[in-house]
Amino acid sequence: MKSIKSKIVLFALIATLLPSAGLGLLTFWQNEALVNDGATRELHALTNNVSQLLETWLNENILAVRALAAANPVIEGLAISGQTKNSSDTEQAQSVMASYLLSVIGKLDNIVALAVFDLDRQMIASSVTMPKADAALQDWPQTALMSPTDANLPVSPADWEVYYAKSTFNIIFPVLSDDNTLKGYLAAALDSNALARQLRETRKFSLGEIILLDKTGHVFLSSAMQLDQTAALDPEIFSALRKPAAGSLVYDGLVYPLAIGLVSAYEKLPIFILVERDYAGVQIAWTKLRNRFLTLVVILIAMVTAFALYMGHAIVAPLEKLIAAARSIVDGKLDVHLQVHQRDELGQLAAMFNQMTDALRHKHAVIMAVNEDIREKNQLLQKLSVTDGLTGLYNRSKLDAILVDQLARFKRNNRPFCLLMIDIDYFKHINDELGHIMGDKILITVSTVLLKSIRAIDYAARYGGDEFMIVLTETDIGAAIKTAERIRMQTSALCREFEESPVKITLSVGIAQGQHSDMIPNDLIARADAALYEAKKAGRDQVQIYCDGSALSSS
Ligand SMILES: Nc1nc2c(ncn2[C@@H]2O[C@H](COP(=O)(O)OP(=O)(O)OP(=O)(O)O)[C@@H](O)[C@H]2O)c(=O)[nH]1
Repeated sequence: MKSIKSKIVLFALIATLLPSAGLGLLTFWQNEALVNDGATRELHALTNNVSQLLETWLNENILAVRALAAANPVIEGLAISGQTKNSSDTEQAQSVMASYLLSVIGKLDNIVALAVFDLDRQMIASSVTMPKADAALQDWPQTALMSPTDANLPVSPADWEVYYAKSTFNIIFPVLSDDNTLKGYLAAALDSNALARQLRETRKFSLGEIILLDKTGHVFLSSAMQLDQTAALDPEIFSALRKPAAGSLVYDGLVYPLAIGLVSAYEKLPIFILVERDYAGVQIAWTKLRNRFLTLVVILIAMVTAFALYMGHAIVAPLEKLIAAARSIVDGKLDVHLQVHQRDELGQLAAMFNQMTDALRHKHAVIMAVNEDIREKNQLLQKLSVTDGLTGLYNRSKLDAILVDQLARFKRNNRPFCLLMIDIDYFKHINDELGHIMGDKILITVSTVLLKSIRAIDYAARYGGDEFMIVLTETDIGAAIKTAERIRMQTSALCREFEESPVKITLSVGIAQGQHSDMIPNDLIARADAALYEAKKAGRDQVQIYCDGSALSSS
């Protein structure tokens, strides 16, 4: 059986858990989305910053290279190389250009190599002995060479330059004479490490790593030192991140095991800016919030459980007392009283229970008194039903029952018993002489003599009028005669007690012994009566016994 207390606790837990869990889930989902949105916004801002940084850096270098392309040593060197076929002049001019290039390259931190190309796209001067810029020159768009603009930067795609052991950008500018005639080209290989340093500086003030990828998804530059050019983004992830509406995605990152990142294409070059953050870090805020919420829920559940237990106890404890009190009443113990401490319904119930118990106790006392009265009256009735009203001896019907019982016992165990039939001599005369009241007194006195003369196992009864019967159990005829004689003698002595009205009281007694042939009490009574008759006939004041069909004198 589930107790009320456990039901209250269960209800309280459900009532707490359901809304908490529902609100918690809702909040988690919302917060997860908010946290992801916030991270995405930050990543967007970072890509914008990187994009601007990239553009600024490129513009600075483009300006520097453009200035070199307009420098006189370059223009004149190309003019001489183009006009004269004299090899010594050409060599001298190229040597001057090379010296010039060497002199300026020392002042330009971001430039690894400078080279001058003629109109046939043959390199004629270089700051290094084996420049690589010529390779890129072949693929360079003609429009870029002719009219470099902001929208069409004269920059080659970023590339890892084995020769310089660096990743480089190649910038190529047309060299024009004063009259705007194309004389050749000036190429510069930009050291992207300088850009990488700036990326790392930017990284210090942001939460995400900055990675520049080429169009195949390979790492070109990165703010993370541990990433080298062998690293590449998974093609599927790269493809997904490049989709226009992709926004941020969570994926197996290049820098972090699980990263949230987004890709932004740099419009003016075939490179992609990838920014990624540690997703675990992004989730810390969300995890903190979740843990705080769970702690709150646990505290709430503990408090609600404690309160529910208290409530349950407050309800169940009085009920248990009521049950115990009711059980006492069921067991018949009515002296119970409940202490009423509460003013609520349970307090009212306890007070009414006390009232009910008081009423029950009172009624029980009344019933017990009535029962006692009835019991006493029953006892009296029972006594009256078996006794004679005047003498207090057993009456005739009780005598019948006694004789039936004695006959049965005699037939069972063969132990003798005797019946004495006693009659007061000339009682009519006594009545007439002394009056009925005195006659009654004599009847009572004789009864007292009879009772005093017999044992506790014997019975004395008034048979009617002045006739009495005595049943002597476990007694043979001889002992019965002795008892009868003793009774007769004691009664004879009573005349002294009536000195005011002296009267001689004598008794005639007939005795019969129980026999196996006796079927009913009257069989035995008849024999005692016959013996009594003989005692009367023989002169009264004597004892006669019935023996073998005739009465005999006891003497
Ligand atoms: N005082 C009184 N007398 C009673 C009572 N019952 C019967 N009697 C009287 O007892 C008398 C019995 O008389 P009997 O037994 O017939 O005759 P007796 O005078 O005793 O003569 P014997 O028996 O032959 O000696 C009657 O007069 C009855 O009225 C009683 O309860 N009280």
